[in-house]
Amino acid sequence: MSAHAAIVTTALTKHFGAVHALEDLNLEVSRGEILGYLGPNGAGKTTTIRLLLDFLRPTSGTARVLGGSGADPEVRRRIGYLPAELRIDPRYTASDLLDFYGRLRGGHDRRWVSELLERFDLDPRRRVGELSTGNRRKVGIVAATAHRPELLLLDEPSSGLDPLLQHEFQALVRELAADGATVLLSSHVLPEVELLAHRVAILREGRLVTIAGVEELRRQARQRIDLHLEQRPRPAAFAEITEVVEAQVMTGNGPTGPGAVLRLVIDGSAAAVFNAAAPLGVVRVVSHEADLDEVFLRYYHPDRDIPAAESTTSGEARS
Ligand SMILES: Nc1ncnc2c1ncn2[C@@H]1O[C@H](COP(=O)(O)OP(=O)(O)OP(=O)(O)O)[C@@H](O)[C@H]1O
Repeated sequence: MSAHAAIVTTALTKHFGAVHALEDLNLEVSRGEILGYLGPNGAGKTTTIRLLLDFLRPTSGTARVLGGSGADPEVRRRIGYLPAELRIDPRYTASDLLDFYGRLRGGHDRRWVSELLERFDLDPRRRVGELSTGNRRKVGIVAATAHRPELLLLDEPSSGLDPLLQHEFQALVRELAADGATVLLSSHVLPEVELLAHRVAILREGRLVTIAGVEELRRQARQRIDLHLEQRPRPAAFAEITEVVEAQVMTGNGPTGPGAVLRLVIDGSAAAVFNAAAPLGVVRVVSHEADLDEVFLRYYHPDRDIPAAESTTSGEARS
């Protein structure tokens, strides 16, 4: 076990009667790391966070946070937690809430709190019960980060935020992590996870199905390429190549005159494709952005055929 880990779980398991919410989770998150925590509804993400905070007791296994237990008030005050649903007495104002947490945490840095309120355009005098969903979420974000926590546990943090504030939230997470905070980011907003996370863990039915760096996952993404060829290819010849998932010849001319555009989806190495294409005269290769969402979703639903994302090809490939 690394002395520098902010989260360490060992065979962490939680059953609710017959429901196996979390099964044998072994997870280690380093200090300063942002871990994207993904999975379909009911996969066990919230259960994990609640176990880390000792809001739930494990059926078996252990969870350690910041070198101690989430049950220890000294450890707890170094953690920031944003629950998926903020349950606050509607008569409270954001200011009341921040005062309350400030007292629990041994004081807040007032300048930092004012900066947060300004960045999230939040009026601290309004009662929580009068706020819109997005504004309540903002109160939750400010409350979770007002003490510059060493560990941030975020459960679907940006749901309900408008794009500008999502951007502000992302900048805040990056800043805190750059200052050494560890972040567990449970989210259904895949592009946000892609943007922020160093590594991504994916849960399915309570089990960890993969944990990998974002770059490593990107390499697992299928490649989508258009080959602009001097001679018209026979798609069947390409479809026979093991790594080719889809092969389609676009009718009409290539960009350089008569010829064709061969559109391919490749899973794995592109070497065999280039060998087969070489005799046809490759005049141009257009490669499309790797679609990481598709990789995530394949882990979510391994048995389901995930439809290819809309192609990013410009009109040039079409006739
Ligand atoms: N207090 C509870 N009592 C009984 N079952 C529970 C309880 N809390 C969670 N569960 C069950 O445990 C499983 C995991 O739930 P959890 O809330 O951790 O999933 P999640 O990954 O956070 O889902 P979502 O993305 O929908 O928020 C689900 O089947 C859920 O119904």
